[in-house]
Order: sequence, then structure tokens, then C-alpha cells
Amino acid sequence: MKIQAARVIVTCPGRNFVTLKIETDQGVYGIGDATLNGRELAVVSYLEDHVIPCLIGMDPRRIEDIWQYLYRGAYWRRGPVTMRAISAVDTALWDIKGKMAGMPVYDLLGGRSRDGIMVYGHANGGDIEETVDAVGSYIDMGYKAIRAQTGVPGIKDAYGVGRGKLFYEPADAALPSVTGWDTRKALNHVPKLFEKLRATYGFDHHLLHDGHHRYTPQEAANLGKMLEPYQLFWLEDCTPAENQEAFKLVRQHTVTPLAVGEIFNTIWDCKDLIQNQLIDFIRCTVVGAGGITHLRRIADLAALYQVRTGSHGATDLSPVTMGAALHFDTWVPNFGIQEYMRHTPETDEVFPHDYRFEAGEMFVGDTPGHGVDIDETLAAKYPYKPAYLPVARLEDGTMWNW
Ligand SMILES: O=C(O)C(=O)C[C@H](O)[C@H](O)CO
Ligand SMILES: [Mg+2]
Repeated sequence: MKIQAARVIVTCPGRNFVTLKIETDQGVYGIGDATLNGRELAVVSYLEDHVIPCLIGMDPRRIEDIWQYLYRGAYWRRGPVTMRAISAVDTALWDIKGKMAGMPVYDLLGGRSRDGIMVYGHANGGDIEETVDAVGSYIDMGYKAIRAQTGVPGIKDAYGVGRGKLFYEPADAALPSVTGWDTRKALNHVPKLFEKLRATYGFDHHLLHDGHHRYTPQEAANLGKMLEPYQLFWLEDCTPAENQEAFKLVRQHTVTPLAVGEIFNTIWDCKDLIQNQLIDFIRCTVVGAGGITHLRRIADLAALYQVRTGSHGATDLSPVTMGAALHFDTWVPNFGIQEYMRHTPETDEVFPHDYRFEAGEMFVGDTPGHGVDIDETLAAKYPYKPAYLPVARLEDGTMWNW
């Protein structure tokens, strides 16, 4: 069996997605997601100019060997562009293997560990009242877990506060827009949101919050401590994690559960965090961390230390990633939660899929492979549109972490 052709499909049904389609000489094909928000075309070139020429003629059944070939073979290891490209190949190959075997991917991985996959949605508002209402509407939709973000007085375009209620997408301009940040103002405000949420809805639902890399370790520890009475499911990306040791300081001072990993590419980004039990949830996902093959390695390491999974699932990850992630979640023994930001109806139409949401959980179907396809004719109607994520600056103009 041989890989006969492979091509990259770029489409923008409201936002940009990069998809790799691998075709075999036996008529079976597979697809993988390679979307890197705000840097999409770098991955397109990596795939078209450097990966696809090597893939032609290879045996698509050799998923592990092809993964090692692309990782070790490039010499230049890791990084978001390389690992997104490897992930797209890997996901497409698992899709092909499932189709060849007549099995859904979760069965190839070892079978079902659970029936439904608990997901969390994004509730946000310009102020506390609006966010409280938004959380209420997620509860009405059946969600058991909700991430809550609010605008902060005095901060321009605080992180996580979108224009729409269901389809938040921060990459919106042909050049990066400038948002603001002020830790003092956020620390004064965020605990009040959770106080109000618990007072309004009680403690039956899981509440989450994303710090989006904004706080120093000391500030993050302070926030975690202030949020303890509200019993969060997790505080995410409370401080940048390039220096994994930074989490020691946060951990020493708070029992608020910590989650990190949406920008990690490999096991090397999180091995110290996991082995030192500095986090509770690892948020790497299929598209970000080298596909199913590598994510399984991360999850297995995490399991040794009682760290559970909580895969990134924002809208910039295409339905292909969502499908593959849900198969992974259906199997992985140390599952925690899955992020689920809804795609727009236009996106769902371009990527027909068999997963569904019901009563706060997602369910995968039994279609062989990962159960997500691409309608290429429809995809061609939505050409690529340059879009950047915003940047953040402090009040005095200093660049900060968006
Ligand atoms: O979903 C989350 O937790 C995010 O932090 C979303 C990110 O801002 C988004 O994926 C960036 O492209
Ligand atoms: Mg996040």
C-alpha cells in the first residue's frame, strides 16, 4: 500500500482552516488538521514544500515510522509549525487506518473508556452581569462545565470577551489589533465574578477560568488563592510556561487546580510540570502536539502522576481536530474534560462530521476513521483571508502576553 497523493486545502468559512488530505493507491484517503491561528500559510508551505514530497510512495500503514521520520528526519525538532504539520499527517494516517480496518479511531486505540465526553463551553460578557447571564444560558443548554471570562473596567478588550455569544473568534484583523492588560485591575475584578457566579448558581457546575499567560507566578499564586472559595475546576495558563519551574511558586501557594498546555508542541514542554506534579490537567491537543501518536505518549506520562487531560478545543482547531480529539477522549483512561467552542454553521457544513453534543457531553459516532470529512467544493468557495490574533500592551505601552 502506498501514499499516492497529498494536498493541502485552505478554506475560510468565517475563519481560516488548513487541512491535509492524503490519498492512497487503494482509494482510501484520510484528512488531518494543520491550522495554526494567525500563521496558517507557514504550515501550508512546510507541508507542500517539505513534507508532501517525502510522503509520496510511503506505506501509510506505518504511522509510527512516518511520525519518527518527520520528527527525527527534519533534524530541526519541535516548534508549532513543524508539529502542526506532523500532526496533520499523523491524524490523516489514523483516519486511513481506521477506514482500512472498518473501525473508529477510538477502537484502534484500545476501545471505549467512557460513553460521553464532558465538555466545557465559553461564557463571556462585557461585565460581571453579562457573564453571569451567559453562564446561565450555558447551564440552560445543558453544560456541566463552563469557562467564565469577563471584561474588566479600565482594560481595553480584555481576553476572552468576544463579539458573539457562541462563536467567539479573536483572530479578526488583517494586522494584529492592540488590546490592553493591567494585572491589578484584573485581580480586583475576577474574584468578584466567581463570587457572583457561585452566589447565583451554587456549586453544582464546574467553573473554569483562563489567565491566558498574563500573570507572573506570584500574581498567579495570588489569584489562585483568592479563587479558592469558589472551587474552580481549573485555572488555566495562569503564568507563561516556557519555564516549567515557574509553576512551583504557584503550586506552593494555592490548591486551585492548574491547567496548561494549549501552546505546547511536545512532551518536552510538559515533562517537568507533570513529573513534579505542578499541574492537574494537561491541555495539549491533537493538532498542537504532533497528532494522536504523540498525544498518547503525553497522556501516558501524565497518567503516572494523576494528571488528567483537558484538550484545547477553541474554534481555531478545525472540526477535524475536534473529531480526532473526541476519539482520543473516548479512549484515554486519564480523561479530565474537553474544551468545546462551537464552530459556525458554515464551518460545520464544510467539514461534515458524526460527533454531536448532548446534555453537556459530546459523543463520537462509529464511522470508520475519525468521522470527519471535508467538502472540497464548498471549501473552495471560501478563500483564505489574512487574520491575526491580537497583541496586548500595558497602559504605558509595554508589550505583554496576549
Ligand atoms: O481556548 C482557549 O483556552 C484559548 O486560550 C483560545 C486561544 O486564545 C486561541 O486558541 C488562540 O488561537
Ligand atoms: Mg486558553
